Amino acid sequence: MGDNSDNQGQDANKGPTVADFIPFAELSGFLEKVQRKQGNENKKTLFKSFLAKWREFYQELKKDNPNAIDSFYPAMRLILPQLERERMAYGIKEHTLAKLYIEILGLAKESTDAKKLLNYRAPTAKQEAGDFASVAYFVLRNRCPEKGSLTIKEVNDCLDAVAVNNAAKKKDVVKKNLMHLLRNTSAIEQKWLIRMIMKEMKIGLSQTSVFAAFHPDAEDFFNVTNSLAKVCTDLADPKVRLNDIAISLFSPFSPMLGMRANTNQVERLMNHQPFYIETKLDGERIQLHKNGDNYKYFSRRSHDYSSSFGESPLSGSLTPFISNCFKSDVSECILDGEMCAYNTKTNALISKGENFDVKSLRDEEDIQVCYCVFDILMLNGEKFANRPLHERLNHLKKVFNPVPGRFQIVDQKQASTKSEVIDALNEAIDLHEEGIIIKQPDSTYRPDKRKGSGWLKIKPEYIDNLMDELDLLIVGGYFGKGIRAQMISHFLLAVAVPPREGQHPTIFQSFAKVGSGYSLKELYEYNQKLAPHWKPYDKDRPPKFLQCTKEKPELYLDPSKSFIVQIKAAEINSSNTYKTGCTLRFPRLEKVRDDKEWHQCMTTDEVENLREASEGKLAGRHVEMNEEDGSPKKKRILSRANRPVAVASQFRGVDSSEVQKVSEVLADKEICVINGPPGKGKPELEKIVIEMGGQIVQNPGQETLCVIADKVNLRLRNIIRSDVYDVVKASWLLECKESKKHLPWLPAHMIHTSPQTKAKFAEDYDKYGDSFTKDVTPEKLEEVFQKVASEIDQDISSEVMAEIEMKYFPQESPFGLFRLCKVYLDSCLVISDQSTHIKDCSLELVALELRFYGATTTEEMTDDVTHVIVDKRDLSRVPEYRKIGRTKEKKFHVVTSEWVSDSIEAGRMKTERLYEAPLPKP
Ligand SMILES: Nc1ncnc2c1ncn2[C@@H]1O[C@H](COP(=O)(O)OP(=O)(O)OP(=O)(O)O)[C@@H](O)[C@H]1O
Ligand SMILES: [Mg+2]
Ligand SMILES: [Mg+2]
Repeated sequence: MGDNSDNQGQDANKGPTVADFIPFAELSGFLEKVQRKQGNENKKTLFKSFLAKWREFYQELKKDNPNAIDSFYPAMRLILPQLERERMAYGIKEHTLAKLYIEILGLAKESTDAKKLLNYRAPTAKQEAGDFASVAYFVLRNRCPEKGSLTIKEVNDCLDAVAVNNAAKKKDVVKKNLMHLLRNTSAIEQKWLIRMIMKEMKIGLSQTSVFAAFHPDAEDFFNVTNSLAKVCTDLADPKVRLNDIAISLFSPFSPMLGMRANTNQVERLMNHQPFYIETKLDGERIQLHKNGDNYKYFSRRSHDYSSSFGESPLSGSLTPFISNCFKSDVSECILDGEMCAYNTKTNALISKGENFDVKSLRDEEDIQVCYCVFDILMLNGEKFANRPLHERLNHLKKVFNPVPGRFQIVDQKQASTKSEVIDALNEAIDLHEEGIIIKQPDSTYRPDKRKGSGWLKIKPEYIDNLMDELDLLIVGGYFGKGIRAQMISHFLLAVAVPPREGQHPTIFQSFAKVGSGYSLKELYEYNQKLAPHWKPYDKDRPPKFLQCTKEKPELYLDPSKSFIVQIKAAEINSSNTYKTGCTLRFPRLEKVRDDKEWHQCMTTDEVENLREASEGKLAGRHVEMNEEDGSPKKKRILSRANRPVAVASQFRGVDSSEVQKVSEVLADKEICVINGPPGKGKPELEKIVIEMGGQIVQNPGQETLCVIADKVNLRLRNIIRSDVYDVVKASWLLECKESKKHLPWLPAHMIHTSPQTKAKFAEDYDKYGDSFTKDVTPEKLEEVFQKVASEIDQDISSEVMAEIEMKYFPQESPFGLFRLCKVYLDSCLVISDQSTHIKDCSLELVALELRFYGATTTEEMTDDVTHVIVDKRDLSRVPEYRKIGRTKEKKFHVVTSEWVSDSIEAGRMKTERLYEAPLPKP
């Protein structure tokens, strides 16, 4: 391999691989065929036969070399170069290659071929414009060796060298490596090499198809590991399925999880097929591994709790009570289920509530440990992870004889419609349960998988709350003011970018800032815990692990020194202030999750899920609530925004090739035109942009300067809501054209001002658009006054109050405790009829307290009521409230007045579920 000798040869201790022998020409030929073949299936077939040959070759190789290595990886990374993670960037653009070719081939700078290479973007009759690889092919055709001499391994080694030397900034060596590649390959090979380097293959065969042909679990596994190498080695045998690999006796696996969903999504996510509904039990996820008299229990995070629950029939809080329940023919098994607490007095499972730990429960008083099993992964050596759920459940029934209160099997209800789901969810609320789990009968067991796995978790949605608690990591801090001065009073919270399988996350994205939900005493504790670890945050040299956008902390700390907090919030909203692109509205810190480790915090994927599942809330807080099927208004907004747009030609962008550029006023500025004033429609405006040297896009992106519009339509409203782009009136563009200058935006030009531009304006104008430096005209003054007037019109809502409180008085004002609650008190014999008011009702006092601590009380059961408070001595109207609640998609809480007093005492809103009013005893 000539000048590349240091990359050559096999490692002494490794055997030969197939890639050592297969010429790169072979791979190129295959790619050429795939590109030419029409139809995805045909392309796939070609790939399969290439793969089959590779595997055959390996079998042959192994005969002579028992330690030959079987991996398709060297080829896979060249077929799917866009998924390359091991090799660093090449740092090579088309232009670099063009110059290199000109040099190697000794082309005159002015020759047609040299020009072709340098101006590869210009369209010609023969080939696709802008495709450097095919331009290069035509130039090289008659100038290269007929046949290349490199193997796949040699090409990979050489590319490695390019990447390494590029990173080391050794330009000369990079050039030498490239020369070596170019001199020893044919024109066709170079075409493919270029595409590999540019990481764009253009063969019309998707990664999904390649993965599917390679191994049924390849794509999933890649999504978990992000490693083509691992996919190729671990899944080398297409017959060995991933799920079974992960599960074996006495070694814990990450259990399968449910994806968050709402009732509207169920039918679609279950492919309109029947499904099972199970109760979401409120205990702790535990897997049991049994071999004869040896028992092991592992938590969701693979911690070993065998010593608590019992390693043998003679020890622990559970094993002694269940070991004799197994059927006689069962020697080995792995079960999956929820470890719960059971009250022997009431004969019911109890909710783990706020602070409860089954793991340390000893058989005492009326409470005992009860294992509720809902899955089986192995029985007497036979693994079931790849069997459908209904089959697993059949096996489960043959494993043990259930004992109520100790060792139970979770029941399934069969269902197929949304309304059955709603009924089940309402029932769960009545029983004070956390929610329900929906399972697809055909689903296989996917360890550690949430999305698209076939299990859904649905929790009731309450008007004032997001449907779930979020476990977020504290990554930054802010100094306090007032009585919280000297302390870190606010925290920056982050989520993890999902790490490779088996590894801890290393990158975190900022997601929200929290400043309330804790008492001064608790804050003091957090401060003590974190004090030794804070480091000042330097904006110019931010820590690598933490990705921020606008919001930056004053202090930060290493994730491993931090802890997870459980956050409850009202909404999740789009926002470019945080790296996740969204953030929480009204976040409250509920508790520190001592039971979770720093690396077990929520991930960006889960944020995405949550966003999807709670989409409805983005359309506005007080949406109509009729809702068997979601209000029609809301639906339309959402579906339009999400629909891939297939638009009539007049709405598409103008064809830029037909417009002559006349100036450079908007040189290289990217602009998105939505609509224009009458007489100057979208095409005309787009033409103007191009004439002035700008570029048009149909959807605003990162590089977009601004969005131009005249009328606010649905689409524009969505853009405005994202609060990322400046939306500028078309008049600005016309003024620019007129004056032949790139004019600055004035407040009067703006339909919507991005936070960035707002900040800029703030330096020059007051918030009504009056300039600090320029003289005002009569028209301008009128405009300014109109803005002032429209602001005064508005009442301050409790929501705005809450926002102000959260921002400025997070702790100093406990009087905002119930600020977002709209409360109806059960003080009338007939609901909402004040003429039937109960005299001297005990709830009068409660109402005063509620208002004192910020709540709004109402005399009528309106749709926006968040809480109904009842006296536990009079539960007679509870069934009626429940009935009202059942019809609503977003629920209200029906709680006893203890919720109010306990919350005030704790200085935070307590979890309502534990105070939910029971139905009256018949
Ligand atoms: N019938 C059931 N089938 C599957 N999982 C269930 C079932 N009932 C309860 N679960 C529990 O639900 C969990 C998944 O829900 P989720 O991701 O919301 O976790 P969680 O219970 O809120 O966890 P944590 O208590 O740690 O916050 C599972 O890990 C399991 O413990
Ligand atoms: Mg739980
Ligand atoms: Mg949880």
